[in-house]
Formats: sequence, structure tokens, C-alpha cells
Amino acid sequence: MCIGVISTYRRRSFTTLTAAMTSETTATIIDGKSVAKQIKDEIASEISRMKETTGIVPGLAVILVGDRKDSATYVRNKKKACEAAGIKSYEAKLPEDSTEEEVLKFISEFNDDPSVHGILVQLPLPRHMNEETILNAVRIEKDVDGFHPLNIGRLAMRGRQEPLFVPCTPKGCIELLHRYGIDIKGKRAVVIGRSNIVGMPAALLLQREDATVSIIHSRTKNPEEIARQADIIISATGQPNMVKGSWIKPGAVIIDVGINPVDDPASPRGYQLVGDVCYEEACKIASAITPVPGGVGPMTIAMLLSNTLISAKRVHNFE
Ligand SMILES: Nc1nc2c(c(=O)[nH]1)N[C@@H](CN(C=O)c1ccc(C(=O)N[C@@H](CCC(=O)O)C(=O)O)cc1)CN2
Repeated sequence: MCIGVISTYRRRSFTTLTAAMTSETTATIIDGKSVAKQIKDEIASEISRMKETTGIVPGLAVILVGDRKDSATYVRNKKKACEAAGIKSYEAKLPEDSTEEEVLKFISEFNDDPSVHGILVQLPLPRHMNEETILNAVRIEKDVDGFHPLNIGRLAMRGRQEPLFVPCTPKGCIELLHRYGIDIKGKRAVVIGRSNIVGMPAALLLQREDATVSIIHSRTKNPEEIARQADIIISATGQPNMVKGSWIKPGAVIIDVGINPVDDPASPRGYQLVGDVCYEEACKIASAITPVPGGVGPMTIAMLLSNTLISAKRVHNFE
């Protein structure tokens, strides 16, 4: 039984379970951790070939503002992953009470530094800062997070200029589907959540892959009914265990982006991480599912390395 928060998405509850839910079917577990490792190995060997033939070392600059523990962990993990792949990392750590101007100054320095091929501002920023102003200051050629409005705009406009980078988490979701041989073309896809970082770009990527896409958000009426039509669900709401078994069509593929801490005094950290989707229930109904942890999370960092390599190759015309 999955226990989650009561969310605005859940307007009515379903009492009848589908037949598949009571059967013994078990979904394929989409192992993001292994896929991410494989991709990071592929990137490391490409970087080593690039270094040998041209001497070029890709560089990634990370800007961290404030003292959030989770953000500090993600930045540390990004740095470690860069080192292992042969990417040089540059770091700017600023205190919580820094001004926007101070952050913009670092962005400007990294924008002008030719050894930096990618710039990333760790999110969320402190509340007194304007995220848009800061993300807009990153040169689009170095926007390895793909959050610049020009890159997002290009993602939305097919047949015109292509985005230089695609946001890492949604890119990782699609990569998982590809690497598990899951067809997207012509499928009904439902994205739950419409954030700029995950939900919206995930929906844009799915429709670029020729899926028929719906987005469920906090004002959607009857979200269960819409979700139950999906062949593929990508959930990115940050609401623990919100998507119950009753939301899932038998045989659907579930990509769970949520990484939600819930109190667990028995665990060494005092909490455990759960997804947006009630995993136990979903495993009995879906054909494939990403676990939390070990699903989409590790792909975010693998895609960041991939975008940094793309940037370095583009700057130096390396094939
Ligand atoms: N500038 C950005 N900020 C943020 C992004 C982003 O893509 N760019 N995404 C998230 C945080 N994030 C990377 O920054 C991130 C989150 C989670 C993971 C991950 O590997 N999670 C593990 C569990 C980790 C744990 O045990 O604590 C997993 O899911 O298996 C990597 C990166 C918000 N900010």
C-alpha cells in the first residue's frame, strides 16, 4: 500500500482495481543506474579519443548559490562524474545572501572563458533571486542545461532552428525509452507536471518523437482518466506516491522523475526516497517502470556530460 500526500491532482478516488492489478504480472525494471554508467563510459572513451587527437579538454562550470544540502550533493556528484569522464570542472560557490549581480558576474566570466564549454546554475536558486534573469544570462552556446528560453523555444518549433541543448532530465527519459527499445511513435503519452525543467520539455520531446501527448497539471479535471489512456507516462510532480495503480493502463510504460524524501526513522538518513508513482502497485500493472532511486536520477548527470561533450565538439569542429 502506497501512502502519499493528498494532492490537488486527486479530485476523486477509484475503488475498483483493474484485473491486471490483482494478477501476478511484474514489470520490467528500467535500470537507469546501469544505463547511465554505460553512457558515461561511452562519453569517457570519446573524450579520451578527442584529447589524444586534438588536445582539447571539455570544461564544465557549475555555479552553486546557498547551502541546500541536496544541491550541494548534486554538485559534488556532477564534479565526480566530470572527473571520471575527463571533463575539467570549474566551480563557483556563493553564499545564500549573495546578490543577483554577483551571480551574473560569474556567469559573465564563464561565458568569456574559452576553456569552459558548458555553464550550469544549480537550481533552485534562493528565493530573492530572479531565476529567469540568471538563466537568460548564460550564453546559449554554453547552456548545457538547455534552460535558456531560446533553447526551449527552438525545442517547441520543429523544422526551424534546432535547440543547441536539450534539458538533461527529459533527455534522459527519452534515452531510457530508446535504450530499452520502447516505441514512442504513434503512442499516447501523458506527462504529469508542467515545470520548465522537466514536464514541458518532456512533452515537447515526446511530440518530436511522434507521440500524441497530453499534459496533466494541478488544474486538470479527472487526471486519473486521462492518465489511464496513456501507453507512456512521464511523471514529474514532486508528490510522493501520487500516481496510484488505478491511474495506469495495463501494459503502460512508466517513467518516474519524482525523487521525494519521505520520513523513515528506520533508515540511516532518517528518510527514504520515493517516486511520484506508487511503485508496488505500478509494478503489477505496467510493462516497464523506472525505480526511485536508480531510475531517471542518474540519467540527469549522464546527459549533462553528454551535453558538455556536444558543446566541446561543436566549438572545436570535432566529429
Ligand atoms: N541546474 C539544474 N538544477 C537541477 C537539475 C538540473 O538538471 N539542472 N535537476 C535537479 C537535481 N539534479 C541535478 O541537478 C539531480 C537530481 C537527482 C539525481 C540522482 O541521481 N538521484 C539519485 C538519488 C540520489 C540520492 O540518493 O540522494 C537517483 O534518483 O537514483 C541527480 C541529479 C534539480 N536541480
